[in-house]
Amino acid sequence: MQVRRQSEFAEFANSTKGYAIANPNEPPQNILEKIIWHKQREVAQMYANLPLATVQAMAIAAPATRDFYGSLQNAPNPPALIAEVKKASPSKGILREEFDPVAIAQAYARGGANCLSILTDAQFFQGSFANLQLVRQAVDLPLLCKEFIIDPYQIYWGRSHGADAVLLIAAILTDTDLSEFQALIHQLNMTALIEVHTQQELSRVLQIADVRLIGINNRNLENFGVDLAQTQNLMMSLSPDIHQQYLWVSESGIYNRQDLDFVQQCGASAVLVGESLIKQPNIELAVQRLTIARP
Ligand SMILES: O=P(O)(O)OC[C@@H](O)[C@@H](O)c1c[nH]c2ccccc12
Repeated sequence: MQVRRQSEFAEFANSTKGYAIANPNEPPQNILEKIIWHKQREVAQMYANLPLATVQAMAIAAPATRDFYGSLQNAPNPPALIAEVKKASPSKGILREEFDPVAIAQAYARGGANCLSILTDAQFFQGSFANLQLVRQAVDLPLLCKEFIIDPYQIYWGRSHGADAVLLIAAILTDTDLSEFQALIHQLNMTALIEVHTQQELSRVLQIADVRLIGINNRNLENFGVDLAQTQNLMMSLSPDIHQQYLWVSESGIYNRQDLDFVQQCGASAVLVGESLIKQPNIELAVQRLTIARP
């Protein structure tokens, strides 16, 4: 795949489809547009801080990846749990005052999470790549870099900080970018989790070659409302044949065992949970309560 040169970045910034801003001179409208508006500037700054070639070399020299996809697929008690290290969100503000990413990740691991998701966006989620790196050193579970990826630079950056998987959000990427970014993620021996939140995005993603892991976000990205019927509606539209060609993750708004059972019955093999776990005083216990098989 071809890596974008820095000089091409401005052009790319304008070409991002979906909810990215068509006219960069117009102020962003909804929250996703705001995030992308900031992200475009952040990525331009990243190119200026450290050349892409350096980051590529760092990514290639990073310790070997852990098998994110395999950990989900082979989880002993499905649905597999991806537990999210998430300090804040644009809709809810600070989720947990006392926030030690390593202690939280360790509690998730002790409780029985199969993989972890580490928010790296600083501006809206108060995450960081430093958190990703710290957690990588402290726990053995495979890690998802939870970022608004709009440029290959971020994928190399994530790998060099210990990512084993990278999120790609269909709403903010063209089909070509989805396909090229996924190819780069695979080339770096990582898992790509492709996130959709509408029927239209799902149809697009099903046309892309080599996709293995699809996340259905129950959160509406324009207004951040959550509805598990999202998973139900999108999964009901699938033929059994298509369903079994992919591994399905239900993301967001999962609060208890009933929610977990519901999305599993809809056909999800894994869940991505942040808020409901992170808000609990005893995170290890919260994971056990959420995942423990019912009698
Ligand atoms: O905290 P929740 O409702 O359990 O959701 C976790 C996760 O699904 C959510 O943080 C998320 C899903 N897709 C995203 C994309 C970017 C940032 C965050 C997200």
